[in-house]
Amino acid sequence: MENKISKIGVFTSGGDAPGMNAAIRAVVRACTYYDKTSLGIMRGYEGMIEGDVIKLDARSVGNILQRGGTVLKSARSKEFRTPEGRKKAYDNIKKQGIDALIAIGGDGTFTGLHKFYEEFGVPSICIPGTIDNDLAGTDYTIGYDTATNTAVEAIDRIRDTALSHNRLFFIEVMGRHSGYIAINSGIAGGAAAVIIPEEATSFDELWELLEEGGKTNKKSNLVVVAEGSKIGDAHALARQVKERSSYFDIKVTVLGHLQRGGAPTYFDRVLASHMGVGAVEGLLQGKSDVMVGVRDRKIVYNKFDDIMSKIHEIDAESLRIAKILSI
Ligand SMILES: Nc1ncnc2c1ncn2[C@@H]1O[C@H](COP(=O)(O)OP(=O)(O)O)[C@@H](O)[C@H]1O
Ligand SMILES: O=P(O)(O)OC[C@H]1O[C@](O)(COP(=O)(O)O)[C@@H](O)[C@@H]1O
Ligand SMILES: [Mg+2]
Repeated sequence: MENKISKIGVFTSGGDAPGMNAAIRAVVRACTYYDKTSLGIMRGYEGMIEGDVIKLDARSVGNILQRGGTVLKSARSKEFRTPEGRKKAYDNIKKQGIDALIAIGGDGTFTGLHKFYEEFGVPSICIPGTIDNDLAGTDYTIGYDTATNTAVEAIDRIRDTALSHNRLFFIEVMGRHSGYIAINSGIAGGAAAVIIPEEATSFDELWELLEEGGKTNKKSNLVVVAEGSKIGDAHALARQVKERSSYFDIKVTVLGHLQRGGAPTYFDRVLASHMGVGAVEGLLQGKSDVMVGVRDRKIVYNKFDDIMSKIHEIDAESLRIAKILSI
């Protein structure tokens, strides 16, 4: 693979996700394999603006494959949203001799990378790393599998106590605009109902489901609510149910950031490994302004506009299965 690129800068940005370290390792080792230099940019776009860059090589990414978080750290950078901030970042990239970028992050990170590419033409590829699984162009994003497994483990534990006290629990899982974690942890955790932003379940429908459960002698109920719910968060829904009837003994658990931490599952490690190598090979083949993805077990590259014009939809079959099994 011959190409003008010789120094690749890699960074992690936005919400950290388990498996980001495995992706960093894969990028760096693929660079070594193809005889390219790799540099790590610390704290995402913040480090790019401040010139916070470290040397990486095959050995320096040893023993990180199995660790949660990101050794390059992450940030949500306000300054990068401004043209002045991006110009500072470009000047630092030039100073470091970086001639291509690999960003590991979510939709926001890819949007920033696209702007940067349009303004300065630096060849760049995004690796989807976010627990939300909210990017089209890949079946799964890095971190989603681990986060969902963590949510399922938490739901199982809540089920034990819910059943012991005949209680109704509202369990809030992460997903800013996405119901992926909610729908699949709901199916795997046996939820009585799942509330996601993509589907217009009304409060009355939820109420009916809970009442039906009561009539058929359901002793406890678990309702999984995605953070981005359009009919209120877990606390608001619990309040509404309390206002309508004192029949239910209600508790609320917000799982929050514990879903972001922990060792990545085998699935996320393998996905990250494929995508990391795929990103380097994509750059060396001359691809740019694309996101690397894995669809039907094959590496694919999709342009920014193709990805961002689509929503990563939850398949109708998952919604149907969740409903049938919640009887
Ligand atoms: N429209 C934008 N223009 C420039 N930079 C952006 C834009 N949107 C996001 N970014 C940059 O990408 C970073 C990460 O995006 P964010 O939405 O926080 O997380 P994620 O990448 O996980 O979705 C932001 O903090 C910001 O620096
Ligand atoms: O950690 P923060 O900054 O509070 O952000 C929380 C958000 O980050 C996420 O965990 C991941 O979202 P991103 O991938 O867009 O960063 C969301 O599910 C959640 O809404
Ligand atoms: Mg995002």
